[in-house]
Parts: sequence; structure tokens; C-alpha cells
Amino acid sequence: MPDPMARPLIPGGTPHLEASAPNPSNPVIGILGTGDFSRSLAKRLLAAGYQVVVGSRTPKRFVALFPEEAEVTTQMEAASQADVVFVAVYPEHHPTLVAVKPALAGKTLVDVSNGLRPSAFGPSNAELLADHFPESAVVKGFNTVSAWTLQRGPRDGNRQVFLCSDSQKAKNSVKQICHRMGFVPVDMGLLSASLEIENMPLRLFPSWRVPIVCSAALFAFFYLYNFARDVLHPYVTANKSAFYKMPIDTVNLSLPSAALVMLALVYLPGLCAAVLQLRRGTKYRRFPGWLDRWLTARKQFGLCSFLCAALHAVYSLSLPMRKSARYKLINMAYKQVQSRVEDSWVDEEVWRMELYLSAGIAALGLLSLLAVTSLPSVAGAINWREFSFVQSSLGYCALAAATAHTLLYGWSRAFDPSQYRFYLPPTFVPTLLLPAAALLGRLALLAPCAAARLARIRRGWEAGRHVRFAPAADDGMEDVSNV
Ligand SMILES: NC(=O)C1=CN([C@@H]2O[C@H](COP(=O)(O)OP(=O)(O)OC[C@H]3O[C@@H](n4cnc5c(N)ncnc54)[C@H](OP(=O)(O)O)[C@@H]3O)[C@@H](O)[C@H]2O)C=CC1
Ligand SMILES: [Cu+2]
Repeated sequence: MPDPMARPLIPGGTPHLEASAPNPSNPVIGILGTGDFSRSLAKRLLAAGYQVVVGSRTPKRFVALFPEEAEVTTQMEAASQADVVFVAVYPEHHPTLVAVKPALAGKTLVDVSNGLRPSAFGPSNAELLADHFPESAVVKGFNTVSAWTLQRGPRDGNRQVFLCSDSQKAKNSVKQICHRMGFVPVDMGLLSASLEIENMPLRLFPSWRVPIVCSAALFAFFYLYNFARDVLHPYVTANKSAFYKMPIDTVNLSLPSAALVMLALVYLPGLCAAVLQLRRGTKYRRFPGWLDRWLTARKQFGLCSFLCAALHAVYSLSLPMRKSARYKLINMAYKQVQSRVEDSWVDEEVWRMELYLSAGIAALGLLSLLAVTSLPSVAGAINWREFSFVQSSLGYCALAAATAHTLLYGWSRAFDPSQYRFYLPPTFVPTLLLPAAALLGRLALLAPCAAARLARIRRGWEAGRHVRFAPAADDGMEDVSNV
């Protein structure tokens, strides 16, 4: 008979795990249920040298799906033999296990179940299981590890296993199992933490929702504005069709505006916090909830801004490749020949473009640096001062460079006679409002700090001694400038 375990659970999965011989002195681990999770768990436990006994409602039907070393038997038999029992059964079927209740008394039950959607209120599946089996010690865990990770082993996925239980002894025995299987147990405390653990795998980028919605809304706003101005307006007023601009030109005009406003949104909450601290005269009071949430979402806002800026760079580089650009170039050359202009070089225009492009390149370079240092592995390798220098000082430089890029772009276009008449007033006000506010706010906050430093230098000179410029404990501005 072909060995069903030779077939991986998922395409590309390991067909066989090297199961070391189960050691009879090792605890017997039971698994109730014979589904995907149970099969992967059985293989991993066998590989760690445990004796495995699987409990099924119909053992004969599923015995062929498990490695030979695992014993597949009835639920009652498995529950009686094992010291620790994994409940790999959907939570709605937990009540059907009451028949094995006496056999599970005094033993450790590991609830691996997940819910269907995140829940804000209990009771959790694990707490309900503990209600069904009051004589057993319930440990919540392994629900954040997929059957796929279990099958491939901890090297191919998240190694952390979050555990919680009201029984320290039961939790310790499951921690030991985790270690032997190559996972890293993370103690989350009492069983009341199980709801949080059950919600973990059900979350869908919760911290990204607001920044993504913000970027999408900003992009949509600027796109519609640019579309109305560059495509619709010439069509309605002059019957000039410019619909070809929709996929690239209009997108490329809207992306930098969205990127700049998103970047300003990274620095504005810090300024709001600083102003609030100055007004309150202390930094030891909590910020309002909206500001707290905004402050914690700065990294996501920054990365969304980086994405828009990087896309803008790619779109810009592709501009000359388009057929429309080639036609325009040939037409311009033809007109130039017709008007007998030999050299159309205009020094001022050349300089404008060189400047605005170099500011854009500088902004993108600095933004890339911010994005790289926001990676946990990089952030962990630098100290707090270095991190705040990159994220705060260089971040403001990136904002200034991006603002300069936008202004210089406007300047380079403003006097271009070939451009459409309505070109200049474009999205400038909405694009530059927040970045200007952030930059001016930063300067306003830095000015008193600089003045205080200068005053200290003067005092030092007057006293005829050298002064070190360490932040003075009574100088609240130093703290504020680092927010
Ligand atoms: N699959 C995964 O990647 C992960 C799964 N989990 C959790 O593990 C548990 C099992 O998941 P999974 O293995 O995928 O599910 P499956 O549907 O593949 O398996 C469920 C098993 O439950 C057993 N069972 C016991 N009583 C009943 C009943 N009354 N009705 C139906 N089935 C019953 C069945 O085994 P039998 O017929 O032999 O009794 C069945 O094989 C779930 O709680 C899930 O949330 C957690 C993390 C990841
Ligand atoms: Cu640009």
C-alpha cells in the first residue's frame, strides 16, 4: 500500500520527517482529532522523540494517514494513555468530547483551537474548554502555529508559541514540549490571556488599516483633482483629448502629492505632542487617545509615504519610454526645424530641472534610509540616539527635500509656455500645507532650544570655562525636541 505520508500536506512540503525512535521513558502525548493539525503535530512530536497516541472517532479510517510510529486508537484509549493531550478538534466539537472526561481528569489539555473572527469579549475557546473539563488543567497554545509550519518545522515559520494557563505546572510541561520541538514558548500568563492569543492569528494588519486608508484617500483625492484639471478640463473647454494621461501621467502627478502629505503626517503628531507638553508644562500626562494612536502609527505612515515615493520614481523613469513622449519629442523637433531654431538650449530651464530632480533624488534616498532603519532587525542593531537621529533629524531633512522638490517642480513648470494654462495652481496648496506646517513647527520648536544653547555657550565663555552641552534636566525643550 502506498504510504500516504509520502504525500506532503501542501505542495512542496517535506514528504517525510526523520522520526527518532520514541523513548519509552518520555511522556506519552495524546492528540484528539485526526485532521491536518493533528497529523502535522504528530510528526513533529515523533521527530522530537515523544510517544504519540492519536484519538479518533473512527481510528481505522485514519490510521493510514499517520506515521507508523504513532498509535491511532479511540479517543478514550488515547485520553487514558497520555499525560498531556492536545485537543486538535474544532471548538464547536469540544462538547462531544465529554465522554472521555473521566480519562482526562488530572491531566493537561492543550487547546489549539482558533475562532472564526476576532472577538473583543470572552469567554475564549480555552476558557469554555476549561469549563467543560474542570478537573483538567487547560493550557492555551499552538493556535498561532499553522499545520504547515508544524509540518515544515520551526525553521520555516514563526518560532514563537504563545502559552497561557492557570496551572503553572501544566504550562511548564507544555513549555518543555515546545522547546524539544524547536519552538520558543512565550509565557502570556493566566488563562484569561487566551482570548488575546486566540485573536492573534485572526488579525489582518490592524496597525496598517488607518495609514493605508489615508494613503488611498489622499491618492484618490489628488488623482481626481489632476484628472479634472489635466484631462477633463481641456476636453470640455477645448475638445482636446488627453485621456491617454490617465494611466501614467495623472498617476505620477498624484503619487508625489500623496507621498509628501503622508510624510508630513509622520512628523505632525510629534509636533502636536510637543505643543501639548509645552502647554501642560509637563511630559508626565497621558496624550489623548487619538494622538496616542497617531503616534504609534507613524512608522506605517512613513512606509506608505515611501511606497508612494518609490512608485513615483519608477513612473518618472518610465516617462520617456512611452510612445506619447516620443511623438511629442519628434513634433517639437519638427517645429524647431520649421522655425529654423538651431539650438533650443535654455540655461534657466536646464537649471530648474536639474535642481528639482536632485532634490527629489535626495528625498527618495533619505526616505529609503528611514524605511531601512524602521526594520526591526536594523532598529535593534542601533542605539536609541542613532535611531532618533535617523528618524527625526534625517526624517525632517527628507521632508524638507521632498517639499523643495515639489516647489522646484512648480517653478520649473510655471514658466513653461508649452504647458496647459492651468498648470501652476494645481494641487500645490493641499500638497504643501501640511509639510509646511510640519517644517515650520519644527523650526519654531528648535529655535528656543538653539537660543538656550547659545545662552549656555555665552554663560560658559563669560565664566571662562568650557561647557558641555548635555541636555539640562530642567530644560524641558530638549525632551520636547526629540518627540
Ligand atoms: N489547520 C491548521 O493549520 C490549524 C488548526 N488549528 C486548530 O486545530 C483544530 C483542528 O484543526 P484541523 O486539524 O485543521 O481541522 P480538521 O477538520 O482537519 O480536523 C478536525 C478533526 O476533529 C475531529 N473531531 C472530533 N470530534 C468531531 C466532531 N464531533 N465533528 C467533526 N470532527 C470531529 C475529527 O477527527 P476524527 O474524525 O478522527 O475524530 C477531525 O479530523 C481546530 O480547532 C483549529 O482551529 C490551529 C492552528 C492551525
Ligand atoms: Cu517628483
